[in-house]
Amino acid sequence: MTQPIIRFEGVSKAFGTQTVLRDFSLDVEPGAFVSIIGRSGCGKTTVLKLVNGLLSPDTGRVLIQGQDVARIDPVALRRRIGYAIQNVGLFPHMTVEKNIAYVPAISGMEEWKGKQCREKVAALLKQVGLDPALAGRYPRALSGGQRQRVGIARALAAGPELLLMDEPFGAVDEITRGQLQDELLRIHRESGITVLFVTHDIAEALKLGTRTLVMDAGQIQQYDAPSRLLAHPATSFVERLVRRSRVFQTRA
Ligand SMILES: Nc1ncnc2c1ncn2[C@@H]1O[C@H](COP(=O)(O)OP(=O)(O)OP(=O)(O)O)[C@@H](O)[C@H]1O
Repeated sequence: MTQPIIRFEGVSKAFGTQTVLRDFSLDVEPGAFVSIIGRSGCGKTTVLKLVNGLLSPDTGRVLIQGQDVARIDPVALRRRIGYAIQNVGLFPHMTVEKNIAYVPAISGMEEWKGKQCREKVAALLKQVGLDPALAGRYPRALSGGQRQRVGIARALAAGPELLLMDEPFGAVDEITRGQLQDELLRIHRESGITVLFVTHDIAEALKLGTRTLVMDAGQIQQYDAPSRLLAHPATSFVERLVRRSRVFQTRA
């Protein structure tokens, strides 16, 4: 494999007396779409937060393109990594435009000033399937699905290499969820960005991932193409998980 874009090297992480990750190692190849699934509390969000530096490992290292996350300047890290979470976390007192332009603005990106900023926001809104006319609205005047799309646009704004998504579609109805999934697949195909996507939904994990990471109790049960998960579950845990899925269409 070419140099992994993300590498976990023997990472352990505990909160107090609770060990969440134990000697966790993982390589993610550039351009992969990794769907991460496992029981509540198994450490999925912890994995994402170790990548974007919101948490630090107790032992081991997390590398992005060979660089230790602990040594990357936090502002640069924020530019390189988009983060989208359930319920979005948009700033309520800022318009859609200001929300989307937030990371580029705090990073002082020159091309995000004045008219150019408006053009960039309009292009991003179109990319996530929204009407650019929404740029002047406040989050409270958007539907849940629209807010979710704005959250994705914001995560993509600074042109990151990596997109971390933590159950981003958990709070929307089935139809909107299907549309958001399809748009995300298109964005992934067109941009070649690497995505780590946490979900509780095995059908979603199999539909979206080029690779699926199944975790249990802070350890990797299987890290494989979805079709291999279905055909060759590595553990009884994975077998039970995929047996529950009635969807047999996978991406890879
Ligand atoms: N800051 C923290 N302080 C103490 N415990 C924490 C902290 N963050 C996470 N934990 C604990 O670590 C464990 C793993 O949390 P994490 O959020 O990674 O799980 P998860 O797999 O994403 O769960 P869910 O699917 O419910 O979102 C949980 O038991 C959680 O309570």
